[in-house]
Amino acid sequence: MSGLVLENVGVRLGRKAVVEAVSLVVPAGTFLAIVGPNGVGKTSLLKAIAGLTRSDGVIRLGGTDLARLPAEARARRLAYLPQRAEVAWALPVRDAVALGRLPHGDPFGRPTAADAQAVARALDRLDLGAFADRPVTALSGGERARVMLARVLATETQVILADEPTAALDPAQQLGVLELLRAVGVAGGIVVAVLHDLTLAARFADRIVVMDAGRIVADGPPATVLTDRLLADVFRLRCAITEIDGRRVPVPVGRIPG
Ligand SMILES: Nc1ncnc2c1ncn2[C@@H]1O[C@H](COP(=O)(O)OP(=O)(O)OP(=O)(O)O)[C@@H](O)[C@H]1O
Repeated sequence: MSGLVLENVGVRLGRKAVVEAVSLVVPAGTFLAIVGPNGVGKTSLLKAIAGLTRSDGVIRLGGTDLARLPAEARARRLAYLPQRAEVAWALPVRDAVALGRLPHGDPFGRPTAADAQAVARALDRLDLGAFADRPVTALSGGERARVMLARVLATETQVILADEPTAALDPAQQLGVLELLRAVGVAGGIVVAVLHDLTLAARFADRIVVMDAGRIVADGPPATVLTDRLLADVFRLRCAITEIDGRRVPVPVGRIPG
């Protein structure tokens, strides 16, 4: 199958099992949001899929066991956007985005026409054209976050793994980035994004996986997964339900002690 398949994936950090027995089938054309309280293993799971942390179990993409792929081949298939991604030196924005093309690199490091096109497309999709020649270090936190996402898009992988891609963004930019990630799914890609904003997750994702204590406790379309009961039990939240674009969307209104 052309999708992403996880079978019994587990991650141990030190002595602690932070991800346990996670199995998932994510077909091509899916925007999947992983949600859950702090510290339940969301980042660890994403890093396991990206091959950045040692894990048990099997992870396949398009039938290929990712553990058997060399790092560059894997990087051409999956792009990972870490939490608080940064470029620490004063690279111009265009060059920072072009770093996303490294996995496609010609051995002599010469950018190809395809590289230039991919970079231009990514700059355009994140509305960064006006910043292209500015050093990344001279941008605001939210602007830099968009550059990091543009770098991931420029790689043009089938899979995008994004850890809190909207955390640093103003509300309008958050909507822009989520529309973009949804578009990646609609175009046949796979997006797996860790999101803390349940309202946005319910509004944009095709499917929501809820994690608690290292395990998946719910998985399905947002309206079926984010029930009052689950929001109370897992998130200790009371939510109002509103409807946006025909979707049932929770809005947190209070904490449930305990
Ligand atoms: N290097 C480490 N060694 C041991 N335990 C760790 C290490 N890094 C993280 N942990 C623990 O692993 C668990 C899972 O962490 P992880 O970052 O995957 O959670 P998360 O769900 O992404 O959290 P958040 O929502 O706060 O980003 C947490 O309990 C954390 O304290």
